[in-house]
Amino acid sequence: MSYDKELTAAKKAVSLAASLCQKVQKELSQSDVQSKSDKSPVTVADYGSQAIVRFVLERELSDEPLSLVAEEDTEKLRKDSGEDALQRITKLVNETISNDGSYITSPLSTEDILTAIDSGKSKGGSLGRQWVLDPVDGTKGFIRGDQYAVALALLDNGKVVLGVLACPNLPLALASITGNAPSENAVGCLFYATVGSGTSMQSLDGSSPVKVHVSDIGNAEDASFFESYEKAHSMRDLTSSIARKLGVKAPPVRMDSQAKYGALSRGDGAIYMRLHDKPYTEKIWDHAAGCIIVTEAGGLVTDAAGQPLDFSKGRYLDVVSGIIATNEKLMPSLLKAVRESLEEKDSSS
Ligand SMILES: Nc1ncnc2c1ncn2[C@@H]1O[C@H](COP(=O)(O)OS(=O)(=O)O)[C@@H](OP(=O)(O)O)[C@H]1O
Ligand SMILES: [Mg+2]
Ligand SMILES: [Mg+2]
Ligand SMILES: [Mg+2]
Repeated sequence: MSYDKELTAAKKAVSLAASLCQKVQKELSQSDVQSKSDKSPVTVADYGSQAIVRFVLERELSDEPLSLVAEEDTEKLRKDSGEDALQRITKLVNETISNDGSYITSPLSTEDILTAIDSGKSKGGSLGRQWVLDPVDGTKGFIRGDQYAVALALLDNGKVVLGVLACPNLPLALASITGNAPSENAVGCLFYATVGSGTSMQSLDGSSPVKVHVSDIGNAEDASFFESYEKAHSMRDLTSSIARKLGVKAPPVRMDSQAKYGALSRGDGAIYMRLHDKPYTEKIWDHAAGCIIVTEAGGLVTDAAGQPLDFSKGRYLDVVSGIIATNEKLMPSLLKAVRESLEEKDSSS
């Protein structure tokens, strides 16, 4: 099964969404940020990105039914207090489409934008094709001016078959990735993978892609590990105890969003740990794209008990104690260290 057409559509959708996000991040004002009912932040970029991804997928894949599982909904935007934000989102989406120039369309109305955002309500599951979108992953990082990602994946009968991840603030770093070597400060990466075809990375402004691979380090002493920037999203006492057991010498690299999966896929570090304290239900859009980008680059992504992630259960992931990712050589010792540290924690509480 080839997913060429879907990949072209997904790369286009995510690239346009990323350019909308970059524009917003540059000139972010307080009125661009709202708080959701779970107290987590959402910005006009999260909404605009979701609307534009839907718009591009519909245009590019007009002969396919589109089922979309996406993070944002329009509850806040439909209230009187959301009117200014809705106007701003509509303007941003129309400007982004018209600056790109690929699509001839009369300007989208506020109602078109609400409909596009609300199209992300699919329940997911194991039947047929489901697109999975995190329009801005790492919204807190986005607001802080740090790392964030636009993450889009495709499920086919419950399995992730395609993933595209834009990381607008991630350094291109691998100086060899473009024919014309980017300057050391150049940022903006687009990672993508389809099942069985490996993972590629190119610059967001359109260099030729290169294949990327996870680190082949087999000795954890030489490895470094990624974890969330936000303290509340992973248990740091546990990750540091695991790192100690493994003999990892380097300090943790803390980064927002699925940019961690992108960085892992090209071997910037060798391990990613995300371990939960309180019960926390992971969402499929926080991991689907990142997961295939790492596995197609030769890595493994599992829950803390070593089970592969199951994206076929609906909008949520049923994971035990958290998520870990690394290469094949390090996985057995990582799993052992995770198990021992979890047991020690349980026996001391
Ligand atoms: N308590 C808790 N535990 C674990 N994860 C949580 C928690 N709360 C939120 N989230 C989700 O984390 C997403 C951000 O990803 P990261 O943790 O990798 O980045 S960050 O360091 O927090 O910025 C973030 O995604 P976005 O909402 O898209 O930003 C959330 O879905
Ligand atoms: Mg997210
Ligand atoms: Mg998000
Ligand atoms: Mg969010």
